[in-house]
Amino acid sequence: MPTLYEWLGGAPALEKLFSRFYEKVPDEPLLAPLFAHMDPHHAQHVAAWVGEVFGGPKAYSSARGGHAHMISRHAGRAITEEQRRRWVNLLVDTADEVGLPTDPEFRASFVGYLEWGSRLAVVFSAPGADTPGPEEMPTWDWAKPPWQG
Ligand code: HEM
Repeated sequence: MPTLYEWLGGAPALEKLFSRFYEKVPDEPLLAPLFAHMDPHHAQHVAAWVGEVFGGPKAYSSARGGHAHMISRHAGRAITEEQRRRWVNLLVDTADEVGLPTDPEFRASFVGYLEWGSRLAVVFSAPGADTPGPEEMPTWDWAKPPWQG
């Protein structure tokens, strides 16, 4: 069974997805203020995170410090539901634009992860929220196995 990482095209496909996504963010009034000072390599960092979660190489935990670091980058940002929804919608639009696989099984798993992760980002970014201590990197797998004729 291929991993989600392999199925979507590996690191090049994820880097293309997130580079394009963060190119568009400054034009989104709801999102632009949150990302006004983002690290110039932010797109690559998020691509490495998602790749590792989807079964790819441990690129995020070896280079960026893993789960605790990712949580700390959201802490205190008070992400609203409207911002979360815009982030997810824009990323799904960008997935179509850059040609990520459109098969039902892949998209169900992909969007399931975006919903889960983005809702956690809202929880952990709330003012005064308790942030968890160091934890294993999460992993994400097929909601339904890919159909292969
Ligand atoms: C599945 C959902 C999400 C994933 C996988 C994700 C992933 C990440 C990662 C890995 C980082 C840290 C990058 C680094 O190592 O420096 C990060 C930072 C950040 N994320 Fe998220 N994120 C998600 C949802 C969201 C949402 C919904 C928002 C807001 C609408 C958001 C806003 C931010 C911001 C503002 C930063 C800091 C950017 C900077 O200034 O460098 N994230 N995210």
